[in-house]
Amino acid sequence: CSITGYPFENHLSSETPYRLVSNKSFYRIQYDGCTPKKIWMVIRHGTRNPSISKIEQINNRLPDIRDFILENDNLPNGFIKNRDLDLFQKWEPTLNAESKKKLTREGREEMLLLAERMQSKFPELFDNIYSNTSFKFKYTHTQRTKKSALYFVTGLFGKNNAKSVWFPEPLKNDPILRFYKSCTKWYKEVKDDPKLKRINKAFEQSAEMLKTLKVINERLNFSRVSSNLSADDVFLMYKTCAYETAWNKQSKSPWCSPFTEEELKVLEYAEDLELYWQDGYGHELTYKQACPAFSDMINMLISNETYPKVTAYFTHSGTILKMLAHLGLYKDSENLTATNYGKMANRKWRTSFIDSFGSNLAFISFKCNKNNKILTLHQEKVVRLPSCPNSDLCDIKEVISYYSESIEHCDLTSMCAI
Ligand SMILES: O=C(O)[C@@H](COP(=O)(O)O)OP(=O)(O)O
Repeated sequence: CSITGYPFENHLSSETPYRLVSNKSFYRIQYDGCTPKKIWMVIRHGTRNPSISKIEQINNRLPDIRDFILENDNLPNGFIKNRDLDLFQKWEPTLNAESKKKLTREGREEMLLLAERMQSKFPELFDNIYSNTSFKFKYTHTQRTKKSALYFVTGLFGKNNAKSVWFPEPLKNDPILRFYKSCTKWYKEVKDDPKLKRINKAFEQSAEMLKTLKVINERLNFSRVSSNLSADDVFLMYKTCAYETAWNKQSKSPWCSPFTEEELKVLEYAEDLELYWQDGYGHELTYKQACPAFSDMINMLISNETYPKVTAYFTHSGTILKMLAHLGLYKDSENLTATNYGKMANRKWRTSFIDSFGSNLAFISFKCNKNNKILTLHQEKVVRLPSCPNSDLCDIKEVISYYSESIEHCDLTSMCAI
């Protein structure tokens, strides 16, 4: 996939807005001799606000950096133009603690449009009249997934009819939507393991990161003062560039201007690396534990019941990435490490593409004569499962056989016991 526009839009990692990676086609998806029967989807909520700790860092640190930039006699230069200085001049932090992680205007639009396009792609599945037998919706215990679900159903049924859609009470640790939340072993051995932090720290010490810090400090003329911008400062500027790009389609964030594509690629790699080891291929348990979600999908698609025709779950980055790795998608031949940045330049594991806000994974069952097949879409684009590398539609039997270990041995209690 390719993203047009400013080069920085290609490298915003998991804060990339969905508009930059989605398949905007409204064309119906059809295969000769085949009829779509059911769809099962997981959807990451739309663009949100940052966490409370990020909001605090933005509010406490960025005004000082902005002021330093504005007081700097050496600017404008080849990177920071007058236009960027004007934007810095006008820039103020806009968020308070209360707005943490809330779905934004962009996030609402992402969900409305995703629903409209999915309905056009599969009109046989997404009726525009709601019925609780045809549709099963569920979201996690958060404002951003709840609102995402509400805007998605508004895109399907219209504002008034959306009010009558039924949603179950969200569960704190939903065993399907956020299976990892109860996996003690995963927390101990992966998410909270100090090794994860050490990998991130090691990349901070890499030649590429040190060079990035050096050039940003030189470019902004910070190197002339004792308090250089730290790695945390530069990451904060990068994240703010990402969020503000996601929130505002029209205007450029001043926080993007200090970076060229070269530095953005390095910062993007830092996040890809972290998420690879936290939510991806780094540890077998991380993706093995996605089996409840995978089985839920298979069971829905192979069930003899005609309804529900649509299952849509609104969830998080952690679920999408673990599901992708469970399926064997976007798998590189080598692990991402703190020392192989250069070698991994053409990696498949790029969170800017695979884990944007609004990321979604859909499985559609088709009846083709007497055969049952599955089509897989990621970001509304066809992806081929490793079970059928040569065709879009994969026989359900092939899928079941390829992923038999996941289907037959999905015991989270023993998998996650310490
Ligand atoms: O909730 C968050 O802070 C992150 C991580 O969630 P988990 O992976 O821990 O569920 O997900 P996001 O909401 O950005 O999709």
